[in-house]
Amino acid sequence: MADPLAELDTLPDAGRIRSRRLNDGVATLIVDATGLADADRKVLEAEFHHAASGIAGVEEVRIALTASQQHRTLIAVGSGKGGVGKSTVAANLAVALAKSGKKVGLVDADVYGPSQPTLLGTDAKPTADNDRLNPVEAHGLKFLSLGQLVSPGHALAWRGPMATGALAKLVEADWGDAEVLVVDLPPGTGDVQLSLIQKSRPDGAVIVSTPQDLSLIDATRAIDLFRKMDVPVLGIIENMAGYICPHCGEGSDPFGSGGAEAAAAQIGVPFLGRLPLSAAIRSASDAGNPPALGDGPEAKAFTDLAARVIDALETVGR
Ligand SMILES: Nc1ncnc2c1ncn2[C@@H]1O[C@H](COP(=O)(O)OP(=O)(O)OP(=O)(O)O)[C@@H](O)[C@H]1O
Repeated sequence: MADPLAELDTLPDAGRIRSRRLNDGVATLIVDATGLADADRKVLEAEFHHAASGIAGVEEVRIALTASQQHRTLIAVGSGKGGVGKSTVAANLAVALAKSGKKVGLVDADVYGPSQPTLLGTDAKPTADNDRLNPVEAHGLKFLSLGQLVSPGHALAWRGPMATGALAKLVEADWGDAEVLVVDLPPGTGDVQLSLIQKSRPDGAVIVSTPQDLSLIDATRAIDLFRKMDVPVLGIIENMAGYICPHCGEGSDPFGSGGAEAAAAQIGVPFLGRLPLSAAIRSASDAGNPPALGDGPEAKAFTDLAARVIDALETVGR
């Protein structure tokens, strides 16, 4: 006898049916919802429910949605101290990874100064389903920031469990089909960083430093923290390395040069590259236009960094 549920094969999402059965008027469907965000899973379920209910002989519909576990690579971006350009690097690394074809999410976990809404130029607020946050979309990536959860300019004086709880909510949000999650950590090596690393187990860490000794000493502390927690350090990025005067074109090194590369060799971690101190990077970032989006030399610098980060992830086997 023909299977009455074969009618379902004409649905646009028929390829997701893993099994179907009709017994005593009860239609039971197993449907693969891999890669779908919560809202899309609901749409899929409703589509099958509606179609199956209309089939002669079906009195009740039971649908089980399954999803194969998707591995999401988590890259933590840290620094030993504030103001070295960690958030700028995290935002543009995420944009460059998205430009290279990856599906990317960005978590702004910087409790002390969540700046990603400014860097990405949007003050959109995330929605939530059953207390699970839905990331906001900007410049080809999804992102969530602690800055979206408090009113603008409100200093976050969160400490300990409160900060950790809020950060967990961001990491455990509905990231849908994102393959890579870039996490912009707070600067330093305190308890918030420690518990976030413990909870989210990054696949690798990128450390941002400026070239001068003081910044590098702090960067070394951040590297020690990741190593102690068994998180592979993918490498150091030297930011604000070298300045080309936009008027006369002469190069200078206000913070020194080559310090991070030498330190990386000494500590035994890869050197991922350097970004110049550039008025173009600062002004585009302040205006909410990530410089990695363009096609100038700044964008190229971020594209190269993203490629080296991917290579480093492969080297550490993640
Ligand atoms: N390569 C660069 N050239 C010019 N300006 C830069 C560069 N990198 C960052 N900046 C600027 O430096 C300032 C600090 O950058 P950013 O907020 O990314 O630092 P941070 O390390 O994340 O600081 P914190 O963790 O304290 O928030 C910003 O105004 C940013 O635009």
